[in-house]
Amino acid sequence: MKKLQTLAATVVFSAAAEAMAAMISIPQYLPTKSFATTFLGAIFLTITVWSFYQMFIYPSFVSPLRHLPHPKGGNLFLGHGLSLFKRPPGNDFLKWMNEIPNDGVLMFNGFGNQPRIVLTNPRALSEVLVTKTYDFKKPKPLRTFLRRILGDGLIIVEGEEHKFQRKHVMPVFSFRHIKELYPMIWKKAVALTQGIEAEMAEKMDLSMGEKSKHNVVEVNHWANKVTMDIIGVAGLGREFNALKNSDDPLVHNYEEILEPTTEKLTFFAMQIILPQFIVNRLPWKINERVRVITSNLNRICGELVADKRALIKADADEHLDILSVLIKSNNFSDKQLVDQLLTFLAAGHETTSSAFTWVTYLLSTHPEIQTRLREEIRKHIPTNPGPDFDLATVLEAMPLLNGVCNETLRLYPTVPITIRDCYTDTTVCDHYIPRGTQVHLVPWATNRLPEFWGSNAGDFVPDRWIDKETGRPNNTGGSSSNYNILTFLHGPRSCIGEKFAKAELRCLVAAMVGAYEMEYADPSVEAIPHGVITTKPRWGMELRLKSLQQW
Ligand code: HEM
Repeated sequence: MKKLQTLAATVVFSAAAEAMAAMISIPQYLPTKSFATTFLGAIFLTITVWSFYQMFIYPSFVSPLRHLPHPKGGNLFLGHGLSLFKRPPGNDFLKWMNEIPNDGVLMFNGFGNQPRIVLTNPRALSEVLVTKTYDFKKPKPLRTFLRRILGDGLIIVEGEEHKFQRKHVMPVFSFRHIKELYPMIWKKAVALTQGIEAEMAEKMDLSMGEKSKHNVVEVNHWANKVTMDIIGVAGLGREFNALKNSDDPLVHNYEEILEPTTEKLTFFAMQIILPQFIVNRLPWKINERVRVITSNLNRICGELVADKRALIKADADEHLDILSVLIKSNNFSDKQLVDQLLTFLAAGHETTSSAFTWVTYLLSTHPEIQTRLREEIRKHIPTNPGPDFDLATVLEAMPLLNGVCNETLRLYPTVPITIRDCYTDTTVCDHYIPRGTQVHLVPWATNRLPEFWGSNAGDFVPDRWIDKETGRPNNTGGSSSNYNILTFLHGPRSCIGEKFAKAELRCLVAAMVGAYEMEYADPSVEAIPHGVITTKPRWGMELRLKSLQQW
């Protein structure tokens, strides 16, 4: 907004000066003697010249980024800006990274031909994500918009505030704490299989003879429910019962705001591209709906914080969930606690739900791997593991289970593209990068680059995550650098919930594959990743399931 005001003021002053100069020095050539008309003409001329300079002169002849390797072509006015919105997201970037020789930094023209950069190798990524992380921030329009939904939690804040929050939230995601959560997550994973079984039984009753489709289940919808239930207990110590179709208002509000309808996706994209004071004033029903939902979420989370404080005071709480740990640390005000809660509820369920959905897709389309995984699961985990069974240790050591989860996270990163704005003049891989440059990190492309992952980079090969000599899981997938996979990013702004998400994924996949044989229901429907910031399959994930005997 401030940038826009400064620009408008500059245009007005320049136009006034031009109009005055023209009226004094060349009055005979002006079509009018009126200052107002001359001034309006000067405004039009200034905007035209300025736009022409920005779109055609600056990118090609002035920008210090113009010498960087870049893709050819692009739209005359939009550059390669539309590449950001193509599906699957990140495919154009993959093509450029693959085909254009570079030493870590590529340039492309975004909307209005504005020069942007893409980071392509571990050195560039480590500079931006680790060494100079606080010089690069999430773009302001994105933060302003997300703040409405997430508050000033860990995802939104920058600089010192971020360092403070990260330090005090970190203990909640320690290895020890995650290990304690495994039995609860497993219980929810089993409840997921029971919920699906109940849906199939109900459809069988209703279909009365026409039984061919009773066992086709849309899995993404179930995945959202189970991950919401898990984050409910882990985040708040609260049973949402989403798997049992609860009427919890928090669940309903999140379901509504996160459901990616075309209207909502357009609205979200416009929030990021256009100035928000314009989008927020449009007579569009969705504006009001978003206002109502975000105010509901804030109110409900405020009540949850107050309830939890009362429970802790009365010593009637087990104090294991994220909110309890944060309250007890005494580092956060009530407003900050509400913001953290909004952040964890939103960041902590759709992401994992999408990853789990892609695992089911890849296993359905690779039946031989599904069968091998089932054998591994049945060999290592009893049908009903008792309280003494060390789920965390067993699940984390299962080679194929970990291979399948890691390989899915590589091929289908939930956040396929993320963006930073450069807040100071700096360098990346010794290239000068001026302040204001937009930097693209593209997990979708990095994770699939043949240079890092070999000629089968685009294939589903869980075995690359298994050490050939020891047969144990490895953490690199055979790739030479950690930075060759960007699903959770790296450094101080990496995903704080990575270990938690992986624990969830292991439990959900083990329970699901143990209970069902899965087949992709309609191969004529292409499974396309879809969404604005996080992605899930565009048409959901319909699978044909066959219930298996308990083992
Ligand atoms: C498969 C599951 C998940 C994936 C792929 C994922 C991915 C990511 C990515 C890429 C970022 C960085 C975004 C950016 O800065 O542009 C991020 C940040 C974050 N994630 Fe996750 N996430 C997952 C699950 C979770 C879970 C389960 C939680 C919490 C329970 C969580 C909480 C967060 C938070 C709080 C941040 C902000 C961290 C910071 O800036 O310090 N995520 N996640």
